[in-house]
Amino acid sequence: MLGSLVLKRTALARRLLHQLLRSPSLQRYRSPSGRNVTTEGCGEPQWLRAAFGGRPGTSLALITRRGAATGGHQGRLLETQCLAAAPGGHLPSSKETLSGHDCWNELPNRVGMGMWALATALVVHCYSKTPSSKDAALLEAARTNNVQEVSRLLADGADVNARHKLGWTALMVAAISRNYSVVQVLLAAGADPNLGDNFSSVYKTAKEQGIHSLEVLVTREDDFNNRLNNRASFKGCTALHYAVLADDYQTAKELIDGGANPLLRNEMGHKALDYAREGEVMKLLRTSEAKYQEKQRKREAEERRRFPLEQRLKEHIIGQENAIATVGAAIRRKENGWYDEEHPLVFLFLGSSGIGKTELAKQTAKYMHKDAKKGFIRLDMSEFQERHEVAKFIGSPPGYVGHEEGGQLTKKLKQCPNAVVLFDEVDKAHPDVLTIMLQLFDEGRLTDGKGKTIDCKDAIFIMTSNVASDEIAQHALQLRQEAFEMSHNRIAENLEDVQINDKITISKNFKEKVIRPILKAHFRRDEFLGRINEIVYFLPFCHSELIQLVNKELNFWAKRAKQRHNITLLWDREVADVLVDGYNVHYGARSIKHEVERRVVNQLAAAYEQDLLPGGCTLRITVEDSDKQLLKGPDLPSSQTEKRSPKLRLEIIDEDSKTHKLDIRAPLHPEKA
Ligand SMILES: Nc1ncnc2c1ncn2[C@@H]1O[C@H](COP(=O)(O)OP(=O)(O)OP(=O)(O)O)[C@@H](O)[C@H]1O
Repeated sequence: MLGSLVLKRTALARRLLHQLLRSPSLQRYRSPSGRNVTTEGCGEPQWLRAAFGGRPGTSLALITRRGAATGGHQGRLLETQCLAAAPGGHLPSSKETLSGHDCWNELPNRVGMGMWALATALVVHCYSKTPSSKDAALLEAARTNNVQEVSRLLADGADVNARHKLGWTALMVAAISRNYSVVQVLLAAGADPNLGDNFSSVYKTAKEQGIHSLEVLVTREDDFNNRLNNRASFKGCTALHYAVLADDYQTAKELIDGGANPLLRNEMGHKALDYAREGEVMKLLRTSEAKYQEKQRKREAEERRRFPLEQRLKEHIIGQENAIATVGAAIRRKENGWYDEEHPLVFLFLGSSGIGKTELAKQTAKYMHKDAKKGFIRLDMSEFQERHEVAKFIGSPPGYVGHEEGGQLTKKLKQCPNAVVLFDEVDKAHPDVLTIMLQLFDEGRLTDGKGKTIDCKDAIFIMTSNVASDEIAQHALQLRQEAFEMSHNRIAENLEDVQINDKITISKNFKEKVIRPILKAHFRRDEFLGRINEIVYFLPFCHSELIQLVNKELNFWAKRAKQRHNITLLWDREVADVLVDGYNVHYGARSIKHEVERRVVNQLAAAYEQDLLPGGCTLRITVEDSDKQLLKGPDLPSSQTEKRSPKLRLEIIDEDSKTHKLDIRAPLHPEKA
């Protein structure tokens, strides 16, 4: 009777409980050196486990511990601890064993009749109350297998995917409680079977949410399930993980038929199958995993056909068409099984700074691994310039400092052996590090300091280097100049050829005669260069690409202005032409970012500080009228332009479309400085 009463917990009960948990006398009992009273079969005094204050000078908390039950074992009460203390925090250390009934009889004596009455009243109060909101009621109905109530609440507008404040959903509760009829109803109402639990372990969740761990423990056991190990982490577990933990074939099948992805892993990296016991649930998961993989493969192939990698990359990267095409083609070969399975893909990205090398590697990782952080590993090779730093790379051998920590590369590769790995500034690495990389590229595996081998034939390795960047930039500018002159001549005859200057390709001759010898002199080993599948060249930006970069940057600030200050930011076409002048071939796109910050964002900030920007206003960036004649033609090389750059100013556009120049006072006006 008491058990069933206690199950009906309410928000008020929780609040009372919370107060009790906060009582100063109780805080002292977190010490494990309290008096232990081991009990057997004393029923389920669930509310009592939470907390007790005692008679004056003595307090007592009763905590139950359950057996670990991650494999769907029947939960078993293992131990009940009574922790008692005398005033001043003295904790007696004697240990005694009471039977369940003795424990119940003994408790009122120990805690005082006042507290006993309060606790009993709390239970009765719990019984008379219902959950406070529809969503909470849905979670409770899912737990108690009340199919009718679940349907009623859903029809009444309860959110089928609502989460308990500690992180789980109704579908997860129903799954762990083996309530497959509720699972059916929830799925039919649109419950997402692939949501992961936000609850980690009792202690972590308590810390994250700033709640007492006892309250978390009680809530998890009462509102979710009391058979699970409260020390284990459940973050990312889906309803299917829980159905498998409960060893419930019917619920697992229901979830898989309802769209649950059996390949999803929780934060510990485990799939549902990893928790399955030998038997029909395991068989079900094995077959559904295979089917799901096949379906996923077909879906991804279809998606790739509809929205090719190159197109995705171009959404984020301006220009660098040859680089995008080279990487896109290599990845297409790999994805469609037209590649050498014994070796990983290895690229060397060459070109000057701020030109998109890292960005292309990042976007490739995003494409291959969606948004998974683990799918992109980045190592700055300038940190591995000394011989002894090899240990940092793959881990120190036994007996050496840092052996336990493992290596920066090996640790991350272990977590995701098919990651996209970026070795930034590879030319700075010590030759011994290069030797290890060669082994990695050659054999597709790596042995760490602990002697463990990591197989990474499916990884993609990208090295970047600024070696020969001046030669490449120089060559590209020369090609562009030639193309410009050619197209200029043709414009007179045929307007369709205007775009020709945007498309230049580094010649094979230049690669062989100029670049290869530089690389060879630098890396000093043919076999290292021989293992690179593709050397990818990144070229300086042409004028039209620079205009795109400027607009991208201005759009970024316009979005910020809207979000942060409700200001609409517009700009004239000539503004981009002016800002392009800030391009420095040695700093690439970074120089454009800085130019926009220096010439536009500084003015915006100064105007804002001088209170010249009313909320909700529209601003336009424009070129000073008197300076407009300084503007160059869009495709004219910078050598032929005037030295002084035209000034930019801000105008405010009022409601009747009239513009007023903003009078930003010096020295805060950057363009006046
Ligand atoms: N082609 C591009 N298109 C769009 N943005 C770019 C491009 N190139 C660089 N950027 C931007 O410039 C910044 C620097 O780019 P990135 O890190 O890719 O440079 P990098 O070529 O790797 O240079 P470094 O060798 O100095 O690291 C990033 O914010 C990136 O978004």
